[in-house]
Amino acid sequence: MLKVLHHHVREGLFEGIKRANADEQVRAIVIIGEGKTFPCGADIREFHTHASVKEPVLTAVGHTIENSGKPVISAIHGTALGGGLEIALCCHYRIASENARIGFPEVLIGLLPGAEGTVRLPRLSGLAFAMDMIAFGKQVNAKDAFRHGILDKLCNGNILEEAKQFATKVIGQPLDSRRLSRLDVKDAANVDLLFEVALAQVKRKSRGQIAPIYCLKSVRNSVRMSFDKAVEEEQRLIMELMTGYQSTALQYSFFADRSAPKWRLPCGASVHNTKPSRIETAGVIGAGTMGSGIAVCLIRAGVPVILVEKNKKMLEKAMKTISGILDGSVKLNRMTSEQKEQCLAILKGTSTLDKLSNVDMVIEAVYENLELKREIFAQLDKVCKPSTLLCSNTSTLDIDKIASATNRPDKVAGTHFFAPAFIMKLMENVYGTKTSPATVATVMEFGRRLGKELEATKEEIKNIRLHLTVTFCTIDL
Ligand SMILES: CC(C)(COP(=O)(O)OP(=O)(O)OC[C@H]1O[C@@H](n2cnc3c(N)ncnc32)[C@H](O)[C@@H]1OP(=O)(O)O)[C@@H](O)C(=O)NCCC(=O)NCCSC(=O)CC(=O)CCCCCCCCCCCCC(=O)O
Ligand SMILES: NC(=O)C1=CN([C@@H]2O[C@H](COP(=O)(O)OP(=O)(O)OC[C@H]3O[C@@H](n4cnc5c(N)ncnc54)[C@H](O)[C@@H]3O)[C@@H](O)[C@H]2O)C=CC1
Repeated sequence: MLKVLHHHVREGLFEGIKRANADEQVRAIVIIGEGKTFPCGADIREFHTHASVKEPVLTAVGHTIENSGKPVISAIHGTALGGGLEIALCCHYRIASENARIGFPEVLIGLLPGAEGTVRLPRLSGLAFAMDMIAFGKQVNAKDAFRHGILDKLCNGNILEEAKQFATKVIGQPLDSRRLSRLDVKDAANVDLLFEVALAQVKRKSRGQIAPIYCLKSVRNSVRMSFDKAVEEEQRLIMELMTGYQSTALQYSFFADRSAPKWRLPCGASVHNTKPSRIETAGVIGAGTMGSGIAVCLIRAGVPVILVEKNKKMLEKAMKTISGILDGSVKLNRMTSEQKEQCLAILKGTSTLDKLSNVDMVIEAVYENLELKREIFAQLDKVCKPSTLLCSNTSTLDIDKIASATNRPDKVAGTHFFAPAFIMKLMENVYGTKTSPATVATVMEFGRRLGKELEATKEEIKNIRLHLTVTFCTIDL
């Protein structure tokens, strides 16, 4: 089972260290995760609940560990991430299995390692490595961590036995030099240069995101300020991030990303018992903001698209826009010029729906008008082959009302992309009362193929969902 630092785990650790310190028989303390891994961080589900701030908080646990008069050794196997690694950094020694991994993935959920991680790691690994790990959320393997001084020993046998042996060797050794809060930061003289280089990288790779910049600032503070002051500032920065829309959206996305592949409908159909059909070709109707963006997503994934737009000028404009978006990708080295040409070669523009007779799926993105959409779906029902899935990008309209304009409501679903569709990762797939499990399976699989983070939503709760997902629209990735 995955181990996270719920309140009761923090409490257990805190009480355990206190008990061990009070017990005369105990001469050294080993912290090890039961089962497959060391903790992989704070419990993200606990954030914004009382449990996240209930004592002992993670920093209090860390202080008890670091201030222990007996050597505390963390024995890491599996992954030590986030708050798990912060606990390890409070220990006097760290040993790890050769195949263990460590990291600070907080930035990926819009946060920073806010239990003193940004202030402790640079004291051990040096600034450059710490900036890289913290601002990019990179995980490193045990060998790399050992090379950078984060680990004291690599183990290839039974980690607990090796930890006990290690402990016997360090009993009685002075602990002050092992307490990171008492040490200086390595390569501190280069702080400004390292900060500027890392900041330029962050701005390029994580455009528009606040957390990576805060991560760097907090690591820089570890040099510019005393330990205590830097920690205080770290707290201020994490609270700002924690209450901001970016971290809310990224945390939502973290769970959506994991739950979507496990989708299950109330009727019992699920990803495990429903086979998706393969979408080889698609039609997109409406070449406005969304239709153009959706077409880009599809052709980038190698799906040939017929783009239907009734207004010829709009169609011409959309073709230029699409080409420009792909040029942008070439400039950013995300695709080659040849790949761009391949994408454009599988995009055809037209003004009439009858060209869609043979496509496997249609995504409609015309104005948000129920009558217009119903009219289009009724026509599509006549024009398209019986197996074609008919999907709408509607933000607010009832899928059932759109589906009832056709004789195939089982093959109608909402495929709700977010603007700009070629950047935003979220895709909300909405199923109506009559949408078949096979249709849900196919649109979910299709979204996965486009590289989207998916959400399968029932029509009735779509509007509530929208309230939750609206934050995604404002992230500039
Ligand atoms: C660990 C992984 C690498 C494992 O990967 P894998 O094996 O592929 O499994 P998954 O499918 O990813 O996960 C399995 C299962 O576990 C769930 N899960 C994973 N990690 C977490 C987690 N950290 N918390 C909760 N749940 C988790 C996952 O969702 C799956 O379950 P399912 O969804 O039911 O299927 C991989 O999972 C991974 O990389 N995990 C992320 C690890 C991570 O991000 N760790 C960092 C967490 S943040 C952290 O540690 C914080 C800190 O550094 C310190 C913060 C200080 C605290 C500040 C106090 C907060 C105060 C809040 C006040 C708010 C103010 C107000 O508004 O009131
Ligand atoms: N703009 C946004 O941020 C988002 C919009 N949506 C939804 O996506 C849909 C499209 O929105 P936008 O792209 O913003 O609209 P838009 O106004 O930019 O584009 C709509 C296009 O549809 C074309 N069109 C209208 N009737 C047509 C027909 N019968 N046949 C072919 N083309 C036709 C119009 O000429 C226009 O080019 C709407 O349902 C909207 O609610 C969903 C998510 C975000």
